[in-house]
Amino acid sequence: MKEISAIIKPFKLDEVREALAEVGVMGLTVTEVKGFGRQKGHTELYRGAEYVVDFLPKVKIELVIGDELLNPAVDAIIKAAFTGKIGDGKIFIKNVEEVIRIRTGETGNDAV
Ligand SMILES: Nc1ncnc2c1ncn2[C@@H]1O[C@H](COP(=O)(O)OP(=O)(O)OP(=O)(O)O)[C@@H](O)[C@H]1O
Repeated sequence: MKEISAIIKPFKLDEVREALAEVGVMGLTVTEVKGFGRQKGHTELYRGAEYVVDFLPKVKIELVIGDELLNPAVDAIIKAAFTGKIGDGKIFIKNVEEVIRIRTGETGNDAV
């Protein structure tokens, strides 16, 4: 199993969630975060305003999936979150050792 952690522009959240649901992702976690990338010190547009601040509002999406869903999920995120402007975000991928559904005790791929 893999964990995808994607930092995206907040206004892209609905589009990304829909794209992930379409490829079969059954659950995810969303957190409002702040961060910076290479554009630090440069301006970035957020809700029509130009920011020269160090930290910009972003949304972090975390999802754990079976290996077979990794490529479709990554492709869906890239397609839905892309604007072509700086600050579109980044995707991090990690291996996950175990998943347990608390209600049923199911583990592994059955639990994601
Ligand atoms: N190496 C990193 N580690 C952790 N978080 C990061 C890293 N790089 C970027 N982020 C997070 O992702 C957000 C978006 O990154 P961003 O798209 O600005 O990256 P970038 O490398 O500057 O790419 P671009 O040139 O497209 O702007 C940042 O605000 C930050 O929250």
